[in-house]
Amino acid sequence: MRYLKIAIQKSGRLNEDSLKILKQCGISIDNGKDQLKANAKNFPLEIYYLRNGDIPKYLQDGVVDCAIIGENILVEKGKGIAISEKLGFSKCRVSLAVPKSEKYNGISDLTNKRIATSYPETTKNYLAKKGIEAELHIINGSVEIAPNIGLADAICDIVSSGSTLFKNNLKEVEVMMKSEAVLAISSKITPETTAVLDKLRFRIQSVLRGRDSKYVLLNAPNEKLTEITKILPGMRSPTILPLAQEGWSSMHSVINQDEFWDVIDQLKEAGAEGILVCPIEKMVV
Ligand SMILES: Nc1ncnc2c1ncn2[C@@H]1O[C@H](COP(=O)(O)OP(=O)(O)OP(=O)(O)O)[C@@H](O)[C@H]1O
Ligand SMILES: O=P(O)(O)OC[C@H]1O[C@H](OP(=O)(O)OP(=O)(O)O)[C@H](O)[C@@H]1O
Ligand SMILES: [Mg+2]
Repeated sequence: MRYLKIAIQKSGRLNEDSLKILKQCGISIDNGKDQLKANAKNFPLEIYYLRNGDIPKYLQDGVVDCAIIGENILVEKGKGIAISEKLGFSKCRVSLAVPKSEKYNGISDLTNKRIATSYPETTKNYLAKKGIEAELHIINGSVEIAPNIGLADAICDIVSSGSTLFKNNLKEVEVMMKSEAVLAISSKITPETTAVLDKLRFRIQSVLRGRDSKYVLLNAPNEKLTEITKILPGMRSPTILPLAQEGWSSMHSVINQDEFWDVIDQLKEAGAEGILVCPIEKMVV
C-alpha cells in the first residue's frame, strides 16, 4: 500500500488540534522531539511538520498529498487547492479594522488609505471587488500595531476574540472571510494514494460526526413513545427497550449538538423523564 503524506503545522495555533484529530482517528505517531518528519505506527501515513505559510506551495508541487491548514492561507496563497473537509477548529475571520476614534461609513472611506496586512492577496481581491484603490503595506506580524505607530490608516488581519483589536484601540469594520482549519488536498495526488486518503477521510468524518452529536437515553410511558419518536428520530429510528416497571420504556437515540437544548425542552414537554446525555466518540454511517 502507498503512504499518504500529510503536512501539519510544526508549531503554532494549528499544531495541537491537528495532532489531536489524527489521534482521534486512531492514528498513533512515532514522534521524536524536533523531528520534521514522522511515520504513523498503525496507518500508512507520513507526517511532515511545516510552517503554515509554506504548506500551500508543498501541496501545489505535490511534495505532500494533503494538509491540515487554515482556510485563510489557502485563499491567500493556495490557488487551485481543493478543500475536502472543514475540521471545526481554529475558527477566525480575516477582517479590516480602523482606529476606534475614526468614523467609518463604509468601504469607500478606505480609498487611497494605507492598509497594513500579512494577507495582501486576500485584501487586494476584496478591495478590487468593491472597486476601492488603496496602498498596501505588507508586514509579517504584529499588524495591529501599525496604525498606532503611524505606519498605516487601517489594517487587515485575523480576528478571533477581538481582544488584540481592542487592546490596540481598533475596531473591526469589514469581515472579508471566515476561516477554520481544513483538510486540503493536492491536485497531484495519485489514484493509488487517493485510496489511502479516502480511508483517512472516512475516519475524520466519523470523528466530526461524533463531535457534533450526543447520545441520549430517556425513560417514558409507553403511550408517549410515538410522540417522542417524532422528536428524536435518531440515525435510523430510536432503540426502545422495556423497563422493569410495567408500562414504561427506555429510549436511546442520537441528537445533533446544535439543536440540543430545543430538543431537550420538547422531550420534557412530551413526558420524557431521567434524560441522560453522553458524548459520542465516533459515529460511523
Ligand atoms: N487568534 C486566532 N484564533 C483562531 N485561529 C487563529 C488565530 N490566529 C490564527 N489562527 C488560525 O491559525 C492559523 C495558524 O496561525 P499561527 O499564528 O499559528 O501561524 P502563522 O504565524 O500564520 O504561520 P507559520 O506556521 O507559518 O508561522 C492561521 O492561518 C489561522 O487559520
Ligand atoms: O482576536 P484575537 O483573539 O485577539 O486573535 C487575533 C490575533 O491572533 C493572531 O495572532 P497570534 O497570536 O497568532 O500571533 P502572531 O501574529 O505572532 O501569529 C492574529 O494575527 C491576531 O493578532
Ligand atoms: Mg498567528
